[in-house]
Amino acid sequence: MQNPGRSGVKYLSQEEAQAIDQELFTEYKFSVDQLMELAGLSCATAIAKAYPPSSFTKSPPAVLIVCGPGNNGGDGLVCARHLKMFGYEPSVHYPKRPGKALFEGLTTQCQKMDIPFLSEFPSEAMLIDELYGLVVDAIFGFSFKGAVREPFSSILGTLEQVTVPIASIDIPSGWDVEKGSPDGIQPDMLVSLTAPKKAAQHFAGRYHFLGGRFVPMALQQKYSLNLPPYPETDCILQLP
Ligand SMILES: NC(=O)C1=CN([C@@H]2O[C@H](COP(=O)(O)OP(=O)(O)OC[C@H]3O[C@@H](n4cnc5c(N)ncnc54)[C@H](O)[C@@H]3O)[C@@H](O)[C@H]2O)[C@@H](O)CC1
Ligand SMILES: [K+]
Repeated sequence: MQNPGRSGVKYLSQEEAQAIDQELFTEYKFSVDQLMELAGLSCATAIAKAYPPSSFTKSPPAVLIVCGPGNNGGDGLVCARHLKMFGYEPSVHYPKRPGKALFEGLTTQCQKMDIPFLSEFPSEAMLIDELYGLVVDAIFGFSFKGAVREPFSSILGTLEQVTVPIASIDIPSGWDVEKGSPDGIQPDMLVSLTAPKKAAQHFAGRYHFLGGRFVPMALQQKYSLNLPPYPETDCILQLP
């Protein structure tokens, strides 16, 4: 069933998001690292558009990226690497690391680019506000379910209090993927990958981007995604 958002684009249920994801891998034969690279690059590009280094009050433009245990966290690692290439100074907190070659590789790439990994998460929101001009939330994506478990519940509790902008990858972490969360973090930016999820209808921040320009037309049509056309060769587009 079609559920058009403000721009006519379809907002996906959790089940639809997971089905499209599976189809990309099983039917269309993409590999996870291919799509993760494009997803993470889209996020870094959207960030560079909305928060160019010149808009930061401090130089170098320091960004804190918090990565979760699944593929959303992997997008965060890719995003960190591209942000560094774009002239930002990213630091990563990655407390729960899956023991898989993909994530180990992405971690090593960041480390070899002198991106620091913080072993402790700053306990005070004030400290984050002092040290960073932006936080990237790459904790949970469309597979999140239930009550947030530690250490991420404490981390999200702190992020609820920061005053610097938060840019969320795919879903604001801690939000129900379909219903959102009025008491949760309130990001200033959301980068929806593939297509927005239903929770995005509750997003009240300034910047909503669509990224992940990799969905073949036949798959877009099968799920009636109704995606607006990306401009020229851009990998992102801003939604109203
Ligand atoms: N299909 C797509 O379009 C693509 C999706 N990608 C990314 O992949 C994400 C989905 O990745 P995954 O399916 O790996 O899942 P997520 O990254 O959404 O999270 C799953 C992880 O979170 C944990 N978790 C779930 N609920 C929790 C809770 N209540 N408390 C604590 N931990 C919890 C799970 O144990 C699992 O380790 C998307 O949101 C997107 O960011 C991209 O990497 C590539 C392309
Ligand atoms: K997220």
